[in-house]
Amino acid sequence: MNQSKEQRILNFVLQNAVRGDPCSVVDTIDKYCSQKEWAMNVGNEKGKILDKTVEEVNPSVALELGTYCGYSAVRISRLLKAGACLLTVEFNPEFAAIAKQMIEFAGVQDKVKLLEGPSEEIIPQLKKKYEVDTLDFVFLDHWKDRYTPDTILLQECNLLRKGSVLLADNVIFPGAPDFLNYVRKSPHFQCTNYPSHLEYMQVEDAMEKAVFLG
Ligand SMILES: O=c1[nH]cnc2c(O)cc(-c3ccc(F)cc3)cc12
Ligand SMILES: [Mg+2]
Repeated sequence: MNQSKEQRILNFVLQNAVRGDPCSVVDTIDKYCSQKEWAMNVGNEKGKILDKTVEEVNPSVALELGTYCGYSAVRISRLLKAGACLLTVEFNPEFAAIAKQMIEFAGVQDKVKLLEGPSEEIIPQLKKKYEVDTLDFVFLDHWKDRYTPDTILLQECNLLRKGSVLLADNVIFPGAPDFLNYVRKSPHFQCTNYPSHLEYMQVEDAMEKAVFLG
């Protein structure tokens, strides 16, 4: 049975990156996906915006919606302080299996908890089952049609506190117009747009930061 693209990406990392070195894993995925096969990792250009936001927030508890192959889970967790953790949610079991191996190879498994299932089921479990109080940082990079309902769900589950930072990928391409509308119109969010480009392409994209005001 021939391999999936995600398995080919993982194999390239296992063969070419340095075990235990998150930066080399991130760079190796970018090398493969820019030269061999496009894939929906946040990439290096938008990844630098992600890095700066994570460094600004310096989260103790971070949530990622949409793990895919683990590129941004590795990218985020490499910046976390001692004792901080990233919870990352992936709906697709094949992607989750790849990401688990990617996270372990990068050596960040002690900082990352990979949760497999739909975000709408996992978010309501975060407090009781995963012992989360509130989230300092949330990276939305799953399905554009879930950005708004999941943002509402995070509020309904009291998982955001004054100053919690949401960062959403792909608000221009593929686009999340209802999410932009929702957060920009809401009195509970202060928004900032970061123009960029679609990963590995010259297509315009952007990230949106939305700070929860309480
Ligand atoms: O579905 C996506 N989830 C998260 N991130 C994505 C992402 O960064 C890019 C794309 C994407 C971009 C162009 C295209 F022609 C087809 C899909 C999808 C997702
Ligand atoms: Mg994306």
